[in-house]
Amino acid sequence: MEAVAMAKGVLTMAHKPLLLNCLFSRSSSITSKSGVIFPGLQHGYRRSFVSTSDATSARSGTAWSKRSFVVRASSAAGEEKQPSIGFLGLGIMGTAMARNLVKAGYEVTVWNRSISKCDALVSEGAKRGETPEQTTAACDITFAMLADPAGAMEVACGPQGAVKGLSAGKGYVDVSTVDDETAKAISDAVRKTGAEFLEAPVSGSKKPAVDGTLIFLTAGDKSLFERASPMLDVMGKSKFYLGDVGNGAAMKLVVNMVMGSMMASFSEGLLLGAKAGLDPKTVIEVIGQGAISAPMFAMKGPSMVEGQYPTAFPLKHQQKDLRLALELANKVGQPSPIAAAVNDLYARATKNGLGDEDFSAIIEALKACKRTQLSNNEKTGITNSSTLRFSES
Ligand SMILES: NC(=O)C1=CN([C@@H]2O[C@H](COP(=O)(O)OP(=O)(O)OC[C@H]3O[C@@H](n4cnc5c(N)ncnc54)[C@H](OP(=O)(O)O)[C@@H]3O)[C@@H](O)[C@H]2O)C=CC1
Ligand SMILES: O=CCCC(=O)O
Repeated sequence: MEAVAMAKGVLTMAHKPLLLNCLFSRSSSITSKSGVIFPGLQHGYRRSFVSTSDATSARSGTAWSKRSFVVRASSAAGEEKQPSIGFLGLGIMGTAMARNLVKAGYEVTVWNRSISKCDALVSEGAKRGETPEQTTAACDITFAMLADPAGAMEVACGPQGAVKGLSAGKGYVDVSTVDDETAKAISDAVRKTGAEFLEAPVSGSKKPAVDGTLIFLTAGDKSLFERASPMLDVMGKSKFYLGDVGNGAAMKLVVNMVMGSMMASFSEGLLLGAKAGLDPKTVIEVIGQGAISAPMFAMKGPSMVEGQYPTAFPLKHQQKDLRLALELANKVGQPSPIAAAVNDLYARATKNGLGDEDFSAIIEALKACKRTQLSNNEKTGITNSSTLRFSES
């Protein structure tokens, strides 16, 4: 599997003069360990420095602390033609990602099933697409950020779907979290039109989406990866190219399987600590200083202690990702009893109305649980996903 990671440059006011010099004279000067940050530059593109003070202050609070770049393709006649961008799906993630593209100066056409979600971006300069088909027909490269495999399929391949507006020369980049089979089905449909396909699910949640610091896990047509790289760099801090379609989905599901288990385990620890008479804030601090510290615990822990779950990553999506990860585990023959037990818990939480809360609300599902049934292995103290059962108290 080919894996290429490229890190986004972080530019500061102090670096500005040097930066301008580097940008316009030496294309090799901004590189990561594994390659040039702007691979398009090697293929007849030139970069322009676009002032994005609004975007920058939204991202970092300082106008000069970070900059975005728009890469413009040069036509044979020497005229600049900036690729037009479509964006399908304006939920928590899609809205923030499309907004960063608008702020970076791209011409962006947005579409969402619930039309009103387009209004804010249209007022900020985006065009509104009538349908996914009309959006892809009007744009060079279209991104899609849909809830789940069913949504991604419907938007890509349904009546008036994105595929109908595609043709040779265009690109379709699906950044939704789906399974490898869905990614491959969409890829096949897209490629039949002559267009190129890239799957590019993201690691990172609402804040990284707003800040433009997502991590893209891409696979598919390498030339589309290169063409889309300037846009990925606006929306993210790094990007991995992982080879064949399906590898991006698999990587994303591995990440989210681990994440779902970590959050459930953290919740259990907070509750155990509280029952044992410990101050949960001190538990968070102790965890934060040791080997199991995680930004997620530091970020979500304090609000979890307050019983607040402002939605960044909906719990129902975390459960979807655990389900898809388990399907992948079954397919490749990898026993995953921890993820299976945790999936049961998230499924129960979703069923009991926590689906639209942040996934950290899983602690509420644990509060409502009691172990009612122990396994035949109880005497040995060994339990696994098929023998642990939860029920409402
Ligand atoms: N939130 C997060 O932290 C992260 C989420 N993800 C993944 O990104 C994707 C989007 O997440 P997020 O933005 O949080 O989700 P939201 O629930 O906020 O948004 C989901 C989007 O999908 C659309 N949609 C759902 N079903 C359909 C359908 N059948 N046809 C057309 N549109 C549909 C919704 O349209 P409508 O508005 O009409 O309902 C909405 O635009 C998911 O796959 C998620 O797992 C990845 C990383 C982080
Ligand atoms: O998929 C949702 C969140 C993933 C992450 O924070 O890496």
